[in-house]
Amino acid sequence: MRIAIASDHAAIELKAELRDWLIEQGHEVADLGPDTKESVDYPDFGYKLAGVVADGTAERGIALCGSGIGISMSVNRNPALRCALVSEPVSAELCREHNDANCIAMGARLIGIDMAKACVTAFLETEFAGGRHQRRVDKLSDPPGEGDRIEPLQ
Ligand SMILES: O=C(CO)[C@H](O)[C@H](O)[C@H](O)COP(=O)(O)O
Repeated sequence: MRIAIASDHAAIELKAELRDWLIEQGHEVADLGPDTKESVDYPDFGYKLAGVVADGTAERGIALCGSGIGISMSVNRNPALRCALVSEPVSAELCREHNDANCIAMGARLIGIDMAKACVTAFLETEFAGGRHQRRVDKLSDPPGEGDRIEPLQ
């Protein structure tokens, strides 16, 4: 699979380990940086990652920062991206099965390498279930416009 991976300075070691492990498994991996521990801003790398998934250069994205929070927020600013912040493999499986996630985010300061690998495996190997979930995913691509009135749920 063509996979793009990006991080901020807080996650370059986890990024390198996951990148090398994915390449060993035969995946085509684009490492979008950064390459050093010099402090950087996660939105710059989140937007870059989202761009290559949105344009089809990569089929899936892996986004990493200290907590996974900031970079997942950045990735999800791109309307083509459905990025799930995960810390265990059940969520990584569900984000594919129910949400057709095309990106996962993880926090390098919160997750160990074995758990991160288990999350990536679940993310890459689980198919989207479709059916009722397709309707909901379609709604994510068609949010209410400015000025649209949202009726409160009863
Ligand atoms: O976005 C985050 C927190 O929500 C990430 O954990 C960042 O990696 C973190 O904010 C970076 O913090 P630092 O003190 O500049 O290393």
